Amino acid sequence: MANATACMDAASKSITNIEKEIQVLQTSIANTRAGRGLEDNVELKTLMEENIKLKHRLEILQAAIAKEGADSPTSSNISIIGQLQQVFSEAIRKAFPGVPFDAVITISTSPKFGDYQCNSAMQIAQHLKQQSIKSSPREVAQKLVEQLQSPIVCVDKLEIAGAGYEGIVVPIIEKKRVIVDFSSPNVAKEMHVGHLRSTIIGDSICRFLEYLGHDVLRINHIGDWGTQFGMLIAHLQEKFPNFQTVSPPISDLQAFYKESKIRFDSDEAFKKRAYECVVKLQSGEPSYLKAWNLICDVSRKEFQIIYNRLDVKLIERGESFYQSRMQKIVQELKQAQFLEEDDGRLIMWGEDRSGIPLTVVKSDGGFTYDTSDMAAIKQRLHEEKADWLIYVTDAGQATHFQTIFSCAKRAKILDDSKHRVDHVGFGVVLGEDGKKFKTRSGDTVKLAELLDEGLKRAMDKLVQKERNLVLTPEELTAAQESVAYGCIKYADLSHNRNNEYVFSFDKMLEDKGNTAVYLLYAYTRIRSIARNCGGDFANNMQKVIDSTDIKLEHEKEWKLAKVLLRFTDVMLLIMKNLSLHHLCEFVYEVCTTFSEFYDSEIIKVYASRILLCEATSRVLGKCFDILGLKPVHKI
Ligand SMILES: NC(=[NH2+])NCCC[C@H](N)C(=O)O
Repeated sequence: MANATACMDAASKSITNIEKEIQVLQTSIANTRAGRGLEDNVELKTLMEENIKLKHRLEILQAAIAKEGADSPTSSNISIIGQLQQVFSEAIRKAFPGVPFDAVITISTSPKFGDYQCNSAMQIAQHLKQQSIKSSPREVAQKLVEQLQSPIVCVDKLEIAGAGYEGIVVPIIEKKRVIVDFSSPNVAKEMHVGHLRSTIIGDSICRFLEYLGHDVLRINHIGDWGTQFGMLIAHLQEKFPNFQTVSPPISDLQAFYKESKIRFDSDEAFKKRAYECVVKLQSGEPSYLKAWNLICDVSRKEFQIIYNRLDVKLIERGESFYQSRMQKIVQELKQAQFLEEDDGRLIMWGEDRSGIPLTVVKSDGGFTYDTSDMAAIKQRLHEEKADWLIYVTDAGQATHFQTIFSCAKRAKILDDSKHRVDHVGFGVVLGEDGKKFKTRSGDTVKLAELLDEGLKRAMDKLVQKERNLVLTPEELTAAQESVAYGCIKYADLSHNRNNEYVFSFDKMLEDKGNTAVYLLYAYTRIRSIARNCGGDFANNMQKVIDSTDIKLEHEKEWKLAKVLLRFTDVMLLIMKNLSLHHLCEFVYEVCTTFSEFYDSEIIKVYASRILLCEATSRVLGKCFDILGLKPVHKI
């Protein structure tokens, strides 16, 4: 790459050629458009209508891409976009000293425009026009290209194409203290597939941020402090009066919850006692705290089994942690006159008084989910001194968090110029019938059972592929877990998280297409290439790396190298939108491009090529880490 040159002569020749070609094409398009020779063709008509719609969608997409590119960071030396931005921005400064903005570089929308494009010519031309200097975008582009005469690292060829886009450039990120609030199930209620999504997405976001070197605090904001504890404790006292000395058999906590709810709804005296229990618990009476702890422990153990199986690490800091802080923040908000009375409740509006206000204090004086999130946001920004807060929950809670953010701004807890806050929402999980994910009998699916089924299906798949005949029992179990948990995580992460997604073991266990199974196989194959070459390749790769230059000769080698080099830009994109499906798309592209390279008729194998395999496997290895996939040695 380093000794590549900018072939300007070739560029202008090919521009002339392309222009000629365009003319020929335009004439034939004009003929076709006018319907000459194709009169009364119904199919053509439909296609033309379709085309108009597609064009419109393309415009929308291009605008979105231009926006993405516009925000791309500039100063990374591994980012191709970053490097090109620097070089092109330099050219802008030289060719147009008065122009106050940097270059905008994006990945090309079409291979015929090369690999990357600079979209600034139009914007510069417009700027010049405002200064009463007449210059067409093409002339601007020509001047820029003149500035770029000497060889540029990573540029093989420069060409001027049609109209470009506009945008502004934002500088690169620095190390941040980030708090990620994810998983966050509720005590005594079941941990459902929504919590599974939050767990998978949240864990992967943490892994991603940790990989980038951020200081990440993983918080499990468990629902452990609601009014439901009143009835749970009242029921516990009633059913197991000696719970303080003999531990009560409440392992089926959901059943226990249901029982207590029935009592609560049908028995006024019980209801009254339940309310008294909440008050006693919240004032910290020891025997009530003990009962509460017993109940929380049952859930805690259940949750932990799931986290261990999925290899997810979290710090438990539930709603109860904020009890004293809730009292404090309510006082502060009252004093600053942010709270308004409404039907006995105390409410708080966000900055523009639109939407729904928070209920900070209920009419009975109790606190709510809103109160705990106001206390939590303050604790996280002011005590933990976080720069960036991320909340991972279902999209249904988007309004809740927008209001929390807005109220926090109003109360000067959150400062947009210092802090970044994101609600990372996700769509609901559907069953294969397109309805809400349920068991055949219509119950909610228990997570432990879902993971068990994953294990069973993964084993069926491995046996179907006769891997049980090749692998040792230990290797087979390792492969089974890798496939089962990998496919559940990957199926979730590879979909745009904003959309609902259909949970289908059959689909996620397919070994073709963008699935964990395909990727795990591909990765194991790539890893074995160097090993099978023996010698230093198998035993001292570092030595090979230190003594070999990667030479890219074959077209497929170039293609693979260019895909690999996009890694940084993919990471920077995820930094902005926290959408991991971009990484999944990238990983899939790496694997398919690798297959093209590996299966093409490159017969000669030498060090440089093995290094390209090594680079591929290292990039993939990093991506798998981030996605929480655990590749195995043998599969
Ligand atoms: N800070 C927060 N509100 N975090 C999310 C909590 C999620 C909540 N426990 C639920 O199950 O929906």
